[in-house]
Amino acid sequence: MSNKLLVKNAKQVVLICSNGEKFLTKDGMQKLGVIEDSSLVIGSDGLIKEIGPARTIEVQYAGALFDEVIDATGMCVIPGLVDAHTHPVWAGDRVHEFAMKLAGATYMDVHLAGGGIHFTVEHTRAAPAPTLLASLTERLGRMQRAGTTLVECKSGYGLELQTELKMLEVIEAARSTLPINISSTYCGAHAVPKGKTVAEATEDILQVQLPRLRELVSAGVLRVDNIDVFCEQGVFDLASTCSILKAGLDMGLNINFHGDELHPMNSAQLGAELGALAISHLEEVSDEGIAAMATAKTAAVLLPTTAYILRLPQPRARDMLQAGVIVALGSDFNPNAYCCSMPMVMHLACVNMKMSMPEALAAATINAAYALGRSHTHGSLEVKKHGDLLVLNAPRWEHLIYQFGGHQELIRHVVIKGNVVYNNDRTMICTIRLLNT
Ligand SMILES: N=CN[C@@H](CCC(=O)O)C(=O)O
Ligand SMILES: [Zn+2]
Repeated sequence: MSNKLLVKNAKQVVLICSNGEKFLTKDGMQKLGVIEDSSLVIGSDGLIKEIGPARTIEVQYAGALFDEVIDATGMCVIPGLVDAHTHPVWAGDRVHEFAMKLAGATYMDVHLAGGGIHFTVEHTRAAPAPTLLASLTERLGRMQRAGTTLVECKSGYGLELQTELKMLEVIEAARSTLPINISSTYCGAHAVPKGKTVAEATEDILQVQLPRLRELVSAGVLRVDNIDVFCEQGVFDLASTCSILKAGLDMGLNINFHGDELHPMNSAQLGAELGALAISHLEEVSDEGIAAMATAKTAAVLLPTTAYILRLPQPRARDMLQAGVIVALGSDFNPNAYCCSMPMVMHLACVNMKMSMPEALAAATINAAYALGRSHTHGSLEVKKHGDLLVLNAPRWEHLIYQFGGHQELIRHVVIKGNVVYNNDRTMICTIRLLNT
């Protein structure tokens, strides 16, 4: 039987790890597995079949059939990037609020004045599902061209049953039709809807939204992987966050929520206690929170675009890394932080959060996959894992982080389960142009 893909003669293949590690911490993030002058085979099932020295694979697979062959001479191969936190389903941009924030308004000034999430909720409630799917498709395409092959997608701009379900259905439609891996998150507790108290909003989630979600998931109509709450002063307090997360856990969802972003809330301690898989943001996390997350193996999904755009204190990445927390990265794509590029996120993590380039890549691959409960299948290049990878037109993989905003030129191919889903072969484009002139 024919194999799907041979990527041959790569200058570097970045494995990330090679012993089935589910995450990396501390020194493990500094020294990534990299092999030189190597090739990689993806079998007909879309899984990695072989990785090794180019010459050995050439001999071993002499005469074998491949649907496609990529000559990666002089180039690098890395795992597909994993974006562990996005809000990609919405209508109505907020470019006007960007101007307000540049003029000095804070995130909460805008939110409490009825803008921010509330503005997006109004537009998303009014938008038909096909319109939302069309914009989601365009956004996921952008992410994929920037190297993302697995992405977490949240609901959370409905804040009532009907629109939350509409968003989750749109995510489900994308998941079953588009060539990108999706982890789906119910985030009905993203804000307290206008006209409701926190207690009323919590009651609606517990008594109306989650029971219906449970029915649809049990009937196999919807797939939902994670439950999220925005645990913040003026949004959901610790007690309501706790009850919503527990209800989600009871339904079999992974806990993965927004915590300690603008104020210290003890979200990290709560997440650790509940066995959360991940907590995002953590700009205001305490020392105790960091220690609790390290012990509980709760991943910290750090979002460098948020602190950058809102001019917040940076998350304490170095303290978390030193304490042995599983640090992951996400783009936080949303109408407040319009960034689809994990290479730019890694660059910001290095410059602003003082992470090293190997730490940033581990955080955007194996550790981000761990935060989504997918690190047994994604996040590293190892035999039997999914054949999701990027071919970079650069002699060393670090160029993807170093060349800020240069990913459009550097990413030559994006491969998902052995299928080339994006091909940016400029030599080919030039040849075609020449032929047409
Ligand atoms: N902080 C809460 N949620 C988003 C922002 C969503 C929005 O402003 O629309 C975040 O992760 O940054
Ligand atoms: Zn978010």
